[in-house]
Amino acid sequence: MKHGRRILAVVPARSGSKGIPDKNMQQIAGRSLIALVGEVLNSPACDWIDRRIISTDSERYAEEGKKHGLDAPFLRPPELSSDTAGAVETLQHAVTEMERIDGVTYDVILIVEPTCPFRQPEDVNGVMDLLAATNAGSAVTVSRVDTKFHPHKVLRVSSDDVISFYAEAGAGVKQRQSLEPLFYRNGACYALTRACLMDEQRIFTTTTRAHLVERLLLNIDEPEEIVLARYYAETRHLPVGYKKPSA
Ligand SMILES: CC(=O)N[C@H]1[C@H]([C@H](O)[C@H](O)CO)O[C@](O)(C(=O)O)C[C@@H]1O
Repeated sequence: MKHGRRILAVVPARSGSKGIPDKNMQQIAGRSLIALVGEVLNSPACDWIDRRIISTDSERYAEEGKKHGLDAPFLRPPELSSDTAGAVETLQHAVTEMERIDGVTYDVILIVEPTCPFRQPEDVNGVMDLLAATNAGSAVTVSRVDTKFHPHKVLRVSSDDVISFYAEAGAGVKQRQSLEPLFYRNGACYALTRACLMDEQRIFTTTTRAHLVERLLLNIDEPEEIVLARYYAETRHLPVGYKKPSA
């Protein structure tokens, strides 16, 4: 419990990822992405989470989750494990199953995807505290958009290679320093009230708050990002997962 609310953390980890085969089992700093998220959710700073589960269609992923403190009370059905399955449906399924199994109602659902290996317990706490303090429908961790990818710098390329600005305002940009700061969701953590997920059936609402993370985080989609994550872990000694301090 935190802020008087009962909390369910869901780690969505379907198998069958196309971009990176077996993505969620890829190793960074000697542990799988599933292990890393399990470590963070079981860290002392996150001991307020009432239930930590992995939602997967794979027995092997379920076993890996269990080894790292994530329960796997059900396997996700195939229709919720395809490329086209949406996050909302998958999470609603997890909540329905867990409330049936546990016989309780969860007030807040945390979405903690394995694809963010540099996530730390403070990110999960930050998003949960913000949700409670603002009474928002949801709160989401974000990072700053690199100005190279700012919408006013982004181009369209037509089939005959002609360039146009994606946004009309792009034609007027003089220096990147003058661009409006923008943000993207970095995948470290989402916190949703039950009403937001189950009644409004969405992750973003008009009250959604942003918890800004200024540290370097990666959100792994492409094979190169696995290589990059290993490189950052080794050369920049970024904290990866959570390791108990040795006595
Ligand atoms: C909760 C949620 O919306 N998850 C979605 C994530 C996040 O948007 C991304 O990891 C940044 O957090 O992106 C996907 O993996 C994707 O685009 O393939 C789909 C997935 O449903």
